[in-house]
Amino acid sequence: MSYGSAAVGRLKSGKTVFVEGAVAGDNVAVELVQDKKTFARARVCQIVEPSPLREQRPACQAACSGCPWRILSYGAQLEAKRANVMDALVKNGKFPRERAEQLVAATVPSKREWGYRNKIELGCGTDGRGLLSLGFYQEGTHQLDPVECCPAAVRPLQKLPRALSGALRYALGSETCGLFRVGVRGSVRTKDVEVALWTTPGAFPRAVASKTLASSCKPTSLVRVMADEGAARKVKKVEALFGKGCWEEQLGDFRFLVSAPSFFQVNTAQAEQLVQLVLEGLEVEPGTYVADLYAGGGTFSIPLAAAGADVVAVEAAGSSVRDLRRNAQRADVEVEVVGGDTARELPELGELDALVVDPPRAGLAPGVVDSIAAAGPQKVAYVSCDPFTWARDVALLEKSGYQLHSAVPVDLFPQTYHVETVSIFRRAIQ
Ligand SMILES: C[S@@+](CC[C@H](N)C(=O)[O-])C[C@H]1O[C@@H](n2cnc3c(N)ncnc32)[C@H](O)[C@@H]1O
Repeated sequence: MSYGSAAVGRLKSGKTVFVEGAVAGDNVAVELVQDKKTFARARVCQIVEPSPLREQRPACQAACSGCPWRILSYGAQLEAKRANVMDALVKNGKFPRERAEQLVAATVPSKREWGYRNKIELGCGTDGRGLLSLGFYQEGTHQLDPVECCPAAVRPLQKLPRALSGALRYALGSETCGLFRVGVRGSVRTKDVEVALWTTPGAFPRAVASKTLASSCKPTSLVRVMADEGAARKVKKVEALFGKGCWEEQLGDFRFLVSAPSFFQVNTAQAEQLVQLVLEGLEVEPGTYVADLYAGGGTFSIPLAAAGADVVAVEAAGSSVRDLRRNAQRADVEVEVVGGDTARELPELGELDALVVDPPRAGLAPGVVDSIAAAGPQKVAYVSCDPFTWARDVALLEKSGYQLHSAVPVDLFPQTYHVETVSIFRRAIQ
């Protein structure tokens, strides 16, 4: 399996071909959709001999491209994720394959193969009849696949897309009123369900939308997030329309309050595995000075502080900074929270004993590895959601005096190719 939706095969000529709709071990007849000098892309016309790893999955909407690996057995998904992490280490990190084999552990399986997502994000458009429709965007495109039900989501969210479409059509008529996205978060632990209506700033029928959605979808919180569609992450204002105005989740011993625009790990049970691996890897003791960079709402900062570490957390997004401060207060732990950019703030933190980094897909910004080496932590935990940028950073860290000690892929996203990796580095030069 590639690090993507396609399976990797060979044409009779020997050329590598990325095949949509196939799984590892299939023998398929394909139609080429792109033929380049060194590789081709194709889709399946006929399955000549199905792979023993193929699986019939519960039918969800055939058009949705959100779970491309659902036709592959779960055991094979876990192995393919480990293989992708190792490949990244070999290709981008320039590790000898033997060393990569030794360092990369088996993938930690998800407690749930379906019904695990605590969040879904639905794009908003109009259907052929000009009626408002909610759906998932096909990866990397503006093509919206209509969706009514999502078995990957936690139970309280599974049938919400259909109810939301109906309620929003009723509330907004044939207009979208600037609505471009609907975010929904649900927790089986706290029973909270939050609906976030992402709109452009300006007029919006708040009263009718809140009344309709509150009675048909019964959320514990309904908010409107105002942002420009092209720059959705630049939030202008969040308005509570109904209920609590935030969403809460229980993660380990702590309860996290999460505002609609803030990041939170999408698979709660697996996020607990990430925290466990980071705590075990860093072996903090009371008084250990730890920085948590790209800290979000405090997923790692709070358990580290509860374990006795002196924690400084750096986070760029304003809403997460506010959540983190409140979460630390509610957990009754002290965390020094710095709102700002990691690359700029890290050199100001002084000498560190240990460090956690959990950057977005792009990995560490240029200069961050040099700043890590200057701060000199003995141990570094790197939590990554992209094996290829991670492997690039591993190579940089190894050049800067850190040695990769272990790498554990953790499955937060069953039925997809996405994989999280928790890696632990030790300082090689004292
Ligand atoms: C993958 S999330 C991890 C959050 C947190 N560690 C967790 O597990 O919930 C990455 C976080 O980094 C933040 N971020 C993105 N760019 C940043 C930067 N340059 N400096 C600091 N934080 C940043 C994002 O707002 C987001 O909260």
